[in-house]
Amino acid sequence: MIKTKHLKKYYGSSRGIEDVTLSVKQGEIFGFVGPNGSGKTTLIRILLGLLSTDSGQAEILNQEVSIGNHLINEHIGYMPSESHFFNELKVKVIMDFFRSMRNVDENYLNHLISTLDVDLEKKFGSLSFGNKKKVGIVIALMHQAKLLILDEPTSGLDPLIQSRFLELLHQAKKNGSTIFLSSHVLSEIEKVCDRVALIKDGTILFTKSMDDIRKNEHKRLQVTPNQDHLKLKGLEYIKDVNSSSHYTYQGDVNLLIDYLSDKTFDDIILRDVGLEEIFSVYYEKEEIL
Ligand SMILES: Nc1ncnc2c1ncn2[C@@H]1O[C@H](COP(=O)(O)OP(=O)(O)OP(=O)(O)O)[C@@H](O)[C@H]1O
Repeated sequence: MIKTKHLKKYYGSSRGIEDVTLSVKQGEIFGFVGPNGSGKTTLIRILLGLLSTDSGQAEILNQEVSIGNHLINEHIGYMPSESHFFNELKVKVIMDFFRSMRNVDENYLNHLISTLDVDLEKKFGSLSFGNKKKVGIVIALMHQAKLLILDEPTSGLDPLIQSRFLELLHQAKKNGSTIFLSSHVLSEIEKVCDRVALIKDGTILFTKSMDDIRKNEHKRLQVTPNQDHLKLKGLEYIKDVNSSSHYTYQGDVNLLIDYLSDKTFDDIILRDVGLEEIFSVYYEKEEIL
C-alpha cells in the first residue's frame, strides 16, 4: 500500500527527512513514531502528493507519488494533525460538502457521528481543539477508503473518545482498510498497531512487528526488600528505588520462578515493559522504572 526507498527532503538547508525506507502492507495498522521534528508530517505530506522530494522513491497504492495526484486521493482518507475548515460554516455543512464529493454509506457516516459525539449544528470556529479533531476524523473515515493516513489523530481527544476512535480503527481494519498512523501516544500504538517504525532525525531507525517487540523485550522484575545480588542467566540488576531492587530479565519465566522460589521477599512484581519504556531511550528520556 505504501513503499518508500531512501526518501530525502530538505526545506532549503533545513532537514525534513534524511533517509526513509519503509513499506506498509495491505490490511495492517502501521504505527509511525518519533520525537517532535523527526520528519513524520514531512513524509505524510510527500505520500499525499502535497510536497515534492529531493531524492528517493515513493509509491502509494502501486502508483508513484506525484504532486496533486487526485486519482490516488480518492482512495485515501487523510487526517492532518490540525484540521482547518471555514470557521463560519456549520459542521453539518462541512460534512455535506465532503459527502457530496465521495461515495459515502449514510449508515456508516451516522455511526461515526454518533460514536464520536459530533455536534453538527455548531459553527466549526466555535469548536474546541478536540471537537475540531473529531470533525477531521469523520471526514477522513466517512468514505471507508482503502488507505487511511492519520497524522496524530488522537492528540487532544478525551479518553472516552480516544478509546471509541481506536475501536473505529479496529472496525475499519476488519472492513479491509489499511491504516498508517503517526502518534506520540505509545500506549495507543501498542493497542492497535501490527507493526511500528521509529523515525529519528529524519531517518528510520527500525521497523518491527508488535509481536516481535513483545516476544523479544526484557521483562522487569522488582523485588522488595532490596536484593542486588540475585544471579541467574538473563537477569540483570538495574538499580534500587526506595526499598525495592529492579532487574531486567530475558529468558524462560519458569527458570526465574524456580530460582526465586527458595528465597524470601515481602513482594515481587514481574511485568512486561511497554513501548514507552522500550522507546524512551530513543526519545532521550530518563528510563522509566
Ligand atoms: N515549511 C518548513 N520549512 C522549514 N523547515 C520545516 C518546514 N516544515 C518542517 N520543517 C522541518 O522539518 C523537520 C521535520 O518536521 P516534521 O513536521 O516533518 O516533523 P514531525 O515528526 O511531524 O514533528 P511533530 O511530531 O512535532 O509534529 C523539522 O526540523 C522541521 O523544523
